[in-house]
Amino acid sequence: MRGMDLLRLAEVRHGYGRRPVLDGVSLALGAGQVVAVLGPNGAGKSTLLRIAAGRERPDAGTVTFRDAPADEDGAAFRADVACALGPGAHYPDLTVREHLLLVALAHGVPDAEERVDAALGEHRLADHAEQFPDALSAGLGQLLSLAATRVRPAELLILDEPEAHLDAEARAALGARLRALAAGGAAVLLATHDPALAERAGARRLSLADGRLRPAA
Ligand SMILES: Nc1ncnc2c1ncn2[C@@H]1O[C@H](COP(=O)(O)OP(=O)(O)OP(=O)(O)O)[C@@H](O)[C@H]1O
Repeated sequence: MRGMDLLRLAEVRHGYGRRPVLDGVSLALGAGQVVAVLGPNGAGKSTLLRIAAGRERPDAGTVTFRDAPADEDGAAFRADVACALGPGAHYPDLTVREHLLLVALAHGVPDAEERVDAALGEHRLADHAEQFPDALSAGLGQLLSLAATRVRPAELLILDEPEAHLDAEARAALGARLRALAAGGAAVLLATHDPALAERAGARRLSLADGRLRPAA
């Protein structure tokens, strides 16, 4: 239902140099929905997600969140939209737990300690809570980025290849978490190379190829 859409992309076009990457992409995502964008390497999935997250402005077309232009610098947008778009930046002298607390406190979460403990447990990070992020394996680092989206309120999550570096068990848990988040009313937009993750998350699957989004086969 159009009135319920949180995120809307309309006729988005974008390219680098003279090469078009997105060539008229439209997408509507409402509360409680998961959309998974699949497609080959270089298809433009990350570009699409950066634009949806207000990190990059499209050459043409519009991107709105709650009918206002998507802009990562906007306080309201940042308060409602949580992104994990690749390796996060870390403070070398803050532990995993301290990073998550920082995110929760910055977003004004009242029960920050409890929320961080829950996220550590959910993401199998409890045994790594006192480690420094630079010492984490690639998979654990990815789990930290995902946990950071869970210690704060978010009506919309935008996740780029959230399955990267995760083992089978962690991928299965991720799929179930995304499904549960949507059941709780959040909207999720992810790019993935893992159709099984999309399925577990209960996602509507779209394929990006030749700059266009189509229902995935
Ligand atoms: N900042 C940039 N400058 C120049 N070209 C870019 C830039 N970002 C992306 N591209 C190009 O845009 C195209 C789409 O890249 P993008 O990273 O969006 O693809 P993708 O579908 O996410 O790929 P992958 O599955 O490999 O992660 C590629 O040809 C890439 O080289």
